[in-house]
Amino acid sequence: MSQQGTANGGDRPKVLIPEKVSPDGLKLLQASLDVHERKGLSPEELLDIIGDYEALIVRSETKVNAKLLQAGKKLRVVARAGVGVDNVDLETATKLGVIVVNSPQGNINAAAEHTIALLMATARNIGDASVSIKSGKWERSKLTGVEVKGKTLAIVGLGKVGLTVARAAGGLGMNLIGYDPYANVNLAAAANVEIVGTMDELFEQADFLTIHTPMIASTKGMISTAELSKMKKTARVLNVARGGIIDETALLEALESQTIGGAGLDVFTSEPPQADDAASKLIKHPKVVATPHLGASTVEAQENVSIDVCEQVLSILSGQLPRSAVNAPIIMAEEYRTLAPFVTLLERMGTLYTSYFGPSNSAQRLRTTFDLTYEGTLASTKTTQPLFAALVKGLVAPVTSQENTNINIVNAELIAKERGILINESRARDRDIEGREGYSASVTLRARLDPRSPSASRAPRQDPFKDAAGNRAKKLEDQIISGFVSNNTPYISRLGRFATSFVPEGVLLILRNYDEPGKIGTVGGKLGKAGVNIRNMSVGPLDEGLRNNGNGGLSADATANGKENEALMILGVDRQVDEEVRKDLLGEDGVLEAASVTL
Ligand SMILES: NC(=O)c1ccc[n+]([C@@H]2O[C@H](COP(=O)([O-])OP(=O)(O)OC[C@H]3O[C@@H](n4cnc5c(N)ncnc54)[C@H](O)[C@@H]3O)[C@@H](O)[C@H]2O)c1
Ligand SMILES: O=C(O)[C@H](O)COP(=O)(O)O
Repeated sequence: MSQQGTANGGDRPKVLIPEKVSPDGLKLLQASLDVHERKGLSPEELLDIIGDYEALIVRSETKVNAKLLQAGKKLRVVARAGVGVDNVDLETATKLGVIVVNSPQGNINAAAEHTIALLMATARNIGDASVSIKSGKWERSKLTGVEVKGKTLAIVGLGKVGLTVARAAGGLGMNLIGYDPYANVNLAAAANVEIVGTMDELFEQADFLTIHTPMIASTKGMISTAELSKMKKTARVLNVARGGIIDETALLEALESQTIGGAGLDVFTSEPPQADDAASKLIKHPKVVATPHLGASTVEAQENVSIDVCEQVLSILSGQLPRSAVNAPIIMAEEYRTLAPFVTLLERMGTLYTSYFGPSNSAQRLRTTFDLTYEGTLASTKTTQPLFAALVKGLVAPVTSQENTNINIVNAELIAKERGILINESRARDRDIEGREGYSASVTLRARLDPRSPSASRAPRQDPFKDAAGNRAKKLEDQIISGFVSNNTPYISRLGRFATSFVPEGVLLILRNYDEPGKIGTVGGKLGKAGVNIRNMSVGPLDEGLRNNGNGGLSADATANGKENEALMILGVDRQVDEEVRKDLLGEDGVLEAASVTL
């Protein structure tokens, strides 16, 4: 079914699965991706091959650390076929723009049922009894247990697993108390869990105590000697969450000193435990029932999580958004579909800005402040992260040397910050553009003086940066681009001081010239002579709004030369225009600027 090494599909994206993941999900991938199942790789071997893969699917065994993520030059997604992502370095993944997804629901029931299994096993000495009878003994009185009915189960962490355990334990007739500072009190009440005010109340009342929190800084070692010493001598503790939430050395001591009565453990600080560590001693302890991290290991749970994460891998690799990204905002598929053409528009606007208005020196350019205004129906969109990310991606693309810069909703904010780009998003709800010019939403990008720069307190000044043509500074206040989408196609409706309407794609030659007869013919002739084919053309007169300005919106050149009008000429051409041709065009009387941009 899966490849063991080389791809059979040419350029198809590759997915690496170094752990046992159910084939139900993997089948979904095989139609469009190269699926490589490579179990038993050492960390070094994994590091060696990860560079070939676009996606990595893991369970809890693979340590997806910074080194591995950095070596995964093509990686776009790390999928955790399960809930806990404590084996993934989320900070580094975010920085690198690698989306991390998990399956937050798929194995909840399995984990809760396993907790109940350990609850019953510790109550009735099932582990010991099984070992005893297998060794030929018939020990009965020594293995007498306790019933759970009428006993108090204390639950730390009233999330998905915790509350599922509560409902099942309620069915066994247990009294339920719980502690979770962020609990949904209505859900807890519906599961008959009485929320107590302090953890101490839990420790004092518990006959059984079960942990269902994530492993985070605040929960690491949260149950240690002091907490265990507050418990009844007969109390049993269960951990099906993560090793280390209960301090293993403290637990071992508490069992040995008979401070508590027993433990049921599915998870350990180090998995598998090392020979001499506390976990190994706990596993061997007669009062402990232990399983090797089996909470999610049911056929059903493995099918669920596999299908869940494989669907998300497919979404991400095809440019869609996942439903359970751990390090990205959740965006509904429907909402994303509506935004998709604007995502293209914003990316092109960003690239157009940098290529057309930006200075040749990228280091200078990257401290720019922008106002980004969503207008018309776009102003009511709550989710603008994809648009923001697309703009950052577009702005950075022409000046980045890293081919693999992966900018998306995961890391756009971080990258913008790193590059000194400040984008203030706003909504112009009052600007009703419905029915105007056949579109209902538009967006405007406007550069403005960086409030962080010392000169920001002074009056608007001439932007010091040269334009793309390298021959004339464009005023900062003129650096405006507006766009809209019509029939799913992005259009630019304003570029600088000019109103226009062109599709921002391919190679564009943008000329600014005095608006006089004969210009189009001259430019066409020169390009034809240079073997450049013109595919489409649009002209852009001065924006109407500027007409009422003192100088009628004209540039300093036009005013100085007594001209009455100027315009943009935007030519879609079939190839890059040589510098020589561009200079030739600039030499033409009345052509003030000639810039070539590739979108
Ligand atoms: N053993 C397994 O195979 C297995 C399977 C599934 C889940 N898990 C683990 O189970 C745990 C719970 O998973 P979940 O899906 O229920 O997560 P969840 O996010 O739905 O619930 C976790 C709950 O813990 C609470 N919490 C956080 N810090 C707390 C604190 N200091 N004190 C008390 N409560 C706190 C949160 O408010 C939340 O309600 C995770 O660690 C997960 O990795 C293990
Ligand atoms: O966090 C989880 O989903 C569970 O701990 C399951 O881990 P596993 O996939 O390694 O069994």
